Amino acid sequence: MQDDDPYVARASAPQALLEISGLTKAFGPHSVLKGVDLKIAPNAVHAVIGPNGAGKTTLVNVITGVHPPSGGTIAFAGEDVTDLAVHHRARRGLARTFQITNLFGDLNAQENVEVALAGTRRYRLARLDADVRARAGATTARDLLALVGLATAAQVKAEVLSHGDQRLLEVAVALACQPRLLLLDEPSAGMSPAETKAFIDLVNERLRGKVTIVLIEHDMAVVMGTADRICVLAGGAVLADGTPNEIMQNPFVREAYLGRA
Ligand SMILES: Nc1ncnc2c1ncn2[C@@H]1O[C@H](COP(=O)(O)OP(=O)(O)OP(=O)(O)O)[C@@H](O)[C@H]1O
Repeated sequence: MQDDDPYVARASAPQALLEISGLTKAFGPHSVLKGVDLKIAPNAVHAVIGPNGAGKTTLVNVITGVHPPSGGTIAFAGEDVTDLAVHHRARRGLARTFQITNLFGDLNAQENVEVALAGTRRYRLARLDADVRARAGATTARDLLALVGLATAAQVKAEVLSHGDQRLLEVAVALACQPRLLLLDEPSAGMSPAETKAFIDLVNERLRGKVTIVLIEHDMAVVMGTADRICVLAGGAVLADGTPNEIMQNPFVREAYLGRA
């Protein structure tokens, strides 16, 4: 381990919230993830970038349990979750949005969030944990819509919201699950410049410090405008992981990715 590794340098340094070790994933003979090691610190905004087909969405799918890994381990909050089902990981605080919008189109924005809250509350209340019960009751759909900037769209059907507002609604739905880690898969895809700016502000002004974020993103303005750290995935392996400055100056990254972006 290097002395400057922020995860080991100080005795008081926080443990990684998510720690991925030697993660591999093959679809038949097609090896997509080839031994990914990645640590996500609590409260970080950690971007994962890379060329098309690098394996970014597959990584999210394996982290959340949609696909079982072919090898390696995933530890979340110190617990090995490698073999847990999707809903068990979600209950531990892993939530995600999708590359393709995944809302109930004929329900309005508020109803979409209420459906997610109802599921979360039912589970939380069943656990009879006073702390969690209090938190579950504290957040309303309207609070979450206001948080993502959709207060005035509460009664609008999801299917008629603009694409950007649908992505923001997805974030509200994911937040209703009270995640500790939120994985956002290309949230700015299809957003207008104004919507993209609103998304950057949402991350920086209202989400940072409240929830740990893993951001899969192609738009470098969003990445550079929000990320504390950047992981570059290329050909299913981590090419580099560091601060935005380190990544921008890394000659291998520039050659393999940024130079052609
Ligand atoms: N369910 C699957 N079955 C077979 N191959 C798959 C499956 N899912 C992904 N792949 C393959 O894995 C590779 C990586 O895909 P993935 O979607 O993870 O890349 P990505 O980095 O997210 O790309 P993009 O930036 O274009 O979204 C691709 O070659 C893809 O065809």
